[in-house]
Parts: sequence; C-alpha cells; structure tokens
Amino acid sequence: MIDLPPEPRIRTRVKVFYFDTDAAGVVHNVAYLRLVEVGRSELAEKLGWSLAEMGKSGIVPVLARTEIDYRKPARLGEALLIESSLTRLERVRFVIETSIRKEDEYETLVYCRQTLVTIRISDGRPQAVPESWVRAYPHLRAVRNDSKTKSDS
Ligand SMILES: CC(C)(COP(=O)(O)OP(=O)(O)OC[C@H]1O[C@@H](n2cnc3c(N)ncnc32)[C@H](O)[C@@H]1OP(=O)(O)O)[C@@H](O)C(=O)NCCC(=O)NCCSC(=O)c1ccc(O)cc1
Repeated sequence: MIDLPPEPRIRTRVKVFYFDTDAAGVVHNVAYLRLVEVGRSELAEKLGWSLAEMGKSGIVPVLARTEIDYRKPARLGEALLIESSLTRLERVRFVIETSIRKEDEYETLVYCRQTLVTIRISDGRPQAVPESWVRAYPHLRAVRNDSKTKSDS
C-alpha cells in the first residue's frame, strides 16, 4: 500500500521525436494519444496502480471514451509537458484529463478527457473504482443520475 499524493496529478516531460511527427514536422494526431497514454500510465503508477501490479490483481481499467481537442501544433524536437489529472470518480467509472503544452509556454496545445471503467479481466465485468482513491479524494466523487446514458460522460 502506498501513500497517495494530496493531488491526483502528475507532470511528465517528453521530447518530440521523428516517430511522433508527419512530413511537415508537426506531431501527428495519433501520436498525441500515445503521449496521453504515457502521462496516464505515470499517473496510475503514482496512484498505486502500477502496470506490473494491474495484471496480477486481475482488475484493470479500460478506456470507454476519449475526447480530444487539438488546439495548436507541437513540432519535432520540442520539449513538452503532459499534465494528467484524475478529476472524477463514479461507481465503476473514472475520468482522467490531460493537457499537453510546450515546456516553456503556458498555452494548452492539446486537451484530452478520457472515461475509464474498472473491469475484472476474467469476465470483463465492471468493478468498483479503487476504494483507496475514494477515501483519498472524496471531492472527486460524483453520483450520476443518468446511468442509462453513455454519451454524456
Ligand atoms: C467499458 C465496458 C467494460 C463497459 O461494459 P458494459 O457491459 O457496457 O458495462 P455497463 O453497461 O455496466 O457500464 C458500466 C459503466 O460504464 C459506463 N460506460 C460504458 N461504456 C461507456 C462509454 N463508451 N462512455 C462512457 N461511459 C460508458 C456505463 O454508463 C456504466 O456507468 P454507470 O452507469 O455509472 O455504472 C465495455 O463497454 C468494454 O469492454 N468496452 C471495450 C473497452 C476497450 O476495449 N477499450 C480499449 C482498450 S483498453 C486500453 O486501451 C487501455 C486502458 C487502460 C490503460 O491504462 C491502457 C490502455
């Protein structure tokens, strides 16, 4: 059991390499999803859900929804900061928001909001979000009154 940080947030620094870019030297839309995943995985580890432990426990998060806004381009060789935050906890779902910006500028280049569902690997059925998160971050707890609607996550 690890001590959870006061804020469920992490900043990850990355550099834009050739394999992230298209012929114009700008980061490809698909490459941003990989960067979002890098940040989200680092956040999961910080919140006690390491990649190695996930498989062993039999309980894993899966992505149910990704919304992404591409606001400004990032370019080859630039240093980027990926800021990933856990922002909402429901019964079996949770939300991670990610912003990507240049290391030396404050403007957000890309914003992404993802809904994840905690499932049991053996049968794929949804499971409760980690109790330790609910205890550590009660202010993120949200109760939905529209559980039949999947489109407004
Ligand atoms: C997400 C699911 C398990 C949900 O299963 P269902 O049988 O629909 O369960 P339910 O109907 O009970 O839904 C459970 C809850 O999820 C909600 N839900 C389900 N689908 C959605 C979508 N698309 N959006 C928002 N909310 C959703 C639903 O409203 C329920 O919420 P509550 O009412 O608040 O309980 C199922 O739809 C599924 O298996 N989808 C495929 C998931 C998948 O293949 N994702 C991509 C691969 S995972 C991945 O790439 C990855 C994940 C995590 C990492 O760290 C790295 C990589």
